[in-house]
Formats: sequence, structure tokens, C-alpha cells
Amino acid sequence: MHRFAVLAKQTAASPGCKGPPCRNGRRDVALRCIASLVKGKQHQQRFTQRTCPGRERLVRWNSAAKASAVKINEKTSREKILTLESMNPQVKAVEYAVRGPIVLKAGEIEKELRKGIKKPFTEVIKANIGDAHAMGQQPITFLRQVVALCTYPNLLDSPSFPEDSKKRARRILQGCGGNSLGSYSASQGVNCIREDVAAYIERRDGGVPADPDNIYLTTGASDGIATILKILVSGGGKSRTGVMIPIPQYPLYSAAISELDAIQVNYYLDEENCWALDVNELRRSLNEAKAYCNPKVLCIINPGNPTGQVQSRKCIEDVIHFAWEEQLFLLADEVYQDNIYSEECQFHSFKKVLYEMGPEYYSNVELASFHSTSKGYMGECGYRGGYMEVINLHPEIKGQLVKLLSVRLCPPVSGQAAMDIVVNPPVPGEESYAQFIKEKESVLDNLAQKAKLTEDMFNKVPGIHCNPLQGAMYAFPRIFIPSKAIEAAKAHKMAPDLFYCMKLLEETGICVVPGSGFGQREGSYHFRMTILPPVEKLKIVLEKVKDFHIQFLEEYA
Ligand SMILES: Cc1ncc(COP(=O)(O)O)c(C=O)c1O
Repeated sequence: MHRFAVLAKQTAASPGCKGPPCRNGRRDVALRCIASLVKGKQHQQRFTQRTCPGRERLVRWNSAAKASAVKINEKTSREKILTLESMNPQVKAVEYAVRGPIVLKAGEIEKELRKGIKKPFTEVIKANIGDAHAMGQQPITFLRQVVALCTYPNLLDSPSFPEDSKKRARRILQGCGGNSLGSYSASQGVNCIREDVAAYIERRDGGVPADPDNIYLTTGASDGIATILKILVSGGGKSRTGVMIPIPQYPLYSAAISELDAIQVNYYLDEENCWALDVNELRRSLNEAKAYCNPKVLCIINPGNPTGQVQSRKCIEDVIHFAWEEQLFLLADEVYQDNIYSEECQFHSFKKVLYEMGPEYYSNVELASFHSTSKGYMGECGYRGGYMEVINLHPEIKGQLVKLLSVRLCPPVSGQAAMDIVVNPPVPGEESYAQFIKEKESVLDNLAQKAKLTEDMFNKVPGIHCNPLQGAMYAFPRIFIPSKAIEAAKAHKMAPDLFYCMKLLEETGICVVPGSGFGQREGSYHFRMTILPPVEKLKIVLEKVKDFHIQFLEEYA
């Protein structure tokens, strides 16, 4: 019988009992007694019903045991090994605004709303992150059918699934060890999926060859980007690797650079010119950086996050030429390659432009480009699927890359299967084609409509200016913050745009990310908002932002 139960019985049976032995201060006994307090409560109830004379003593004993355990904890607890002072300073330096303080606050407000605490709004609208499904977007049926079949192959006998989805699923399963998504794949990814990725790239790039051996399936694009950066960073002092990133940037880059203790080298996008990338600015940034580090990586995000611009072919050529001239390793983040809304813009992959620039370029420039299941029309962020294509990599570095990837075994195989459907969707003549195209176009048309709506509505608000949203999923409007508000922000020890976004959240329930989380020119202020909410909700959000902004300007005039 449990020690406490025995003691409790004794106490109940004998009113003269001196109580449990933990009174003598023995730590082990007291700790065991504390562990049994829950059981003790059951006994207490029984004693109460029986009006047991030992009850009082038992209650006293319970509180004595609790008190002695607290003292023991005080005496025995040692200093933590892992503290803010002793932790990895590179990890401490990491910041990721997209899920930063504003999002924590949004979580707190949601909890308060659930508890029934009254607010000037009834729900928090999380327009802070590019998560389409979280905003109600429905999955692409064919993708989910294939993943479902791969996950539960018994469904392959079901008449509810179209034959083309079954064909895809069988092929993926055959590529998986043991015909199961539940087994590890090769570290570089399932072979047949890498073949499908290579075939997709060739189609996309008008026949420019792609070698499956250069394809690495990844845990979302984030994992590919972080892995390549890890291999690239070396040296100390002035030889430390400098990584050139756009400002504003997607904070995965600054976070990975901090974590690797590399040097962040900023180049600014030209807001006055629709966030275009100007090679003169790249040159300025590179030349300045050479004084304090060894800049050897140039990151490009196209279409841009948070800025939504789509680079022209000419601009891409200039960038490639610059990278070739300055011997920079190019990282082309192309996760929004399907998200182009402006009719004047077209997606050009860095790989294609590189090939078209001729052998001097395509045999020399080292390029890693990234794609993902998370964005586009599918928005399957949760599957953590992605790939990178790396070209002109030194053969020995290829070996090092595979070694590094193999330490983490493999990316999620379900994510690899999802990636396969992104690169190998139904084609004309297949049973699922019509539905697939309808769903895909519906999502993309809807996003295009919302991109235009957002730009137009923001530009009607005095003190807000929004560049055209040519691509991706975000607006990054510039906001005028009056000097009185800047002072108020200082008094709250907040960046002015964080102060603005906090107030927006607290007064309207709309959660957006301050521009300072992405970087912006000194003295300019922005926020990033996704255009993913359904149209009617987006209209409400934009109206609320408008009203808030006008009131904010009045308050701090
Ligand atoms: C520009 C950019 N690159 C990479 C990522 C990471 O995507 P994934 O979910 O594939 O890791 C994102 C996500 O928002 C992004 O916007």
C-alpha cells in the first residue's frame, strides 16, 4: 500500500498518532509524501465523511509537508546550467519578427477574448504570416488525394479516388523504402521525386536542362537556405563571410546569419522605384562591406517578401553579371514563383536567365535556388516540403552537402510527396486536370484581385503609401508616423512602427508585422500585412486600418 495511504489509515485509526515521519525533517520522506498529496486528498474526503478525529492532524500534516518541500527545494535547487548568460549568444541574437512580440500579444488577446474579456473587436485577425490555409484557403484536391493515398495505401482500392491520383501515389510509394511514407528516404530526397522536380524545372525554363543529381528535397525552403548558408560561412575577423541580403528582407535571412555568426551585409531596395534592385546599390554595399568582412554570398528574393516586387529580366541579368564579376555565390529565393499578379510582370528564374547569358556564366556562377510547397496556389506550409537546385557546386562540396543533410536523415517524406504534386500536377487529358486547373486559377485570380484591392485601398488613406503588389502575398505600405507618436513610442521603449502595430492590434484586433522586423531605411516606417484573408474579410481589415490610421494621425497631430 502507498506510504501515505498507510499513514493516513494509521492517523484515522489512532487519534493519538504522532503523525507521519516527515515531521522529523527527512527530505526523502517529505518528498515522497508530497508526491502522494493527491492520494491524500482522497483520504481526507473519506475522513471528513466519517468525521474522523485524525482529520485535523492530517490537514496540518499536509501543509507541513508542503512547507518543508518548499524549503527543501530552496536548499537543493542549484543554479541552472543553461541561462540567458550562458546560452549560445548567436541563438540569443536571433530575431524573427514574423512570429515576434506582436504575435505573442495577439495570442494573449485571443486568450482574453476566449475568457469573455470585452474588447472593441470580437476576433484577432492574424494578417502577420503568409499561411494561406490558416486564412481559410482550401487545399488543392489532387494534392491531398495523392498524399492521402500515399499515407494510407489501402485507399488505392477505393473507387472514390481518380485513377491519375492513384498512379501518382503508386509511383511515389514505389520510390519510398518499403512502399511506405513512414520510412526514411535518401537524405537528398526520394529519387523519383527529384526526377520530377528536374523535369518541372526544365519545363518551367523552356528546356534548360536540370539534373536530378543537383536537386535536394528540403524541409520547406527555410531548411535549404539555412543549410546552404551553413556550408558557406567561414573565417574569422575581417575574413568572416559576409552575406548580402535585401533590405527589407524576409527575416529568415538575418536570423540564419545571426545564428551562424556571419556578417549581414545590407543592400537597400529602391522604394521610390517599386522596390527595384539597383546594381549600383549592390556595388556600394559590397565595396563598403569589403572593409570589414569577406562578402561571398548574394541573396535575392524574387518575387519579394515583404516588398512584393517582381524583378525584370534585365535586372536579373545585371545581378548575375555582378555576381560573376565579383565572384559571389548566388542564392535565389523563388518560393513565390507562382504568385505573380501584375500583367506587366513575368517570373524569370535565375537559372534560366543564367543559361541564356551564355557558357561563361552558366559554367561558372554558383547558384542555389529554392522553391516550396508553402506558397504559390497550394499554400501547404504545414507539409514542410521544398527543394533546392544547386548548380556549379564543387564536387567535393556536393559530398559535404549530402553529409550535412544525412546527419538529419531526411526531410519529411509526406512533404516530399506534396512537393511532387506541385511539380507534377495533372496534365491535359488526365481525369483530374479540369478540377485542378479550376482550383489553381481560382486561388491565383483571387489573390490577384486582393493584391489590387489592397494597393488601391491603402493608397486612398492619407499618410499611407503602398507600392504595387506585383507578386508574393503581402503589402508593405509606408506609413507616416507623426513626431508626437515617435516620442510616445520612445517613452514605451518601442520602435515607432512597433508602437503603431501594437496600437493597431489592441484597438482593432488586426495583427500585422512592423517594418523594423524586416529592415527599412532609417526614418521610414512600414508594416507588412498578408493579403490572404478572404475578400470580404480583407475589405473589413483594410477599412479598419484606414479608420485606425486616420485616428492615429489625429491623436498624435
Ligand atoms: C521569401 C521566403 N523564403 C522562404 C520562406 C520559407 O518557406 P518554407 O515554408 O518553405 O520554409 C518564406 C516563408 O514565408 C519566404 O517568404
